[in-house]
Amino acid sequence: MKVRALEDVVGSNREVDGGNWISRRLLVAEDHMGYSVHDTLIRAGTETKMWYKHHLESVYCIEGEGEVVTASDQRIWPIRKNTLYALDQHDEHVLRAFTDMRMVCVFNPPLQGQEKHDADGTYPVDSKQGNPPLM
Ligand SMILES: CC(=O)NCC[C@H](N)C(=O)O
Repeated sequence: MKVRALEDVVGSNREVDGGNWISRRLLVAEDHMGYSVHDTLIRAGTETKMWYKHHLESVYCIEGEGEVVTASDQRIWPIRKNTLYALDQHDEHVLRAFTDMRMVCVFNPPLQGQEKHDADGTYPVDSKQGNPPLM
């Protein structure tokens, strides 16, 4: 069994600052769980474009308030404490944070641990694991 505390990750190479967010990666690919788990802080007033073409992500908001706009239909999804959103279609989206937000993020396949977004808001595919199927 593994036990990880947030303090184990803060200040290590598993704490990644993406500018609008800071992601503390509690479980990553080398933990061999089949997914990664992150405790992610989103900075108030930011707007972040993301498009996880190679990953499925679920995001559970445990603090704060904001909204997600899905690019395909321009639908606005209010997100606040105790709300989860699942990007089950690899949905291109924008996250607007009205306050500081704290999210628990799960990625399949797992991140290696140091990834930052490219210009599309995408993380690279992990060549060792391949892509999850498009549903
Ligand atoms: C909510 C969200 O997707 N934020 C961007 C960072 C990402 N979730 C991560 O933890 O790497």
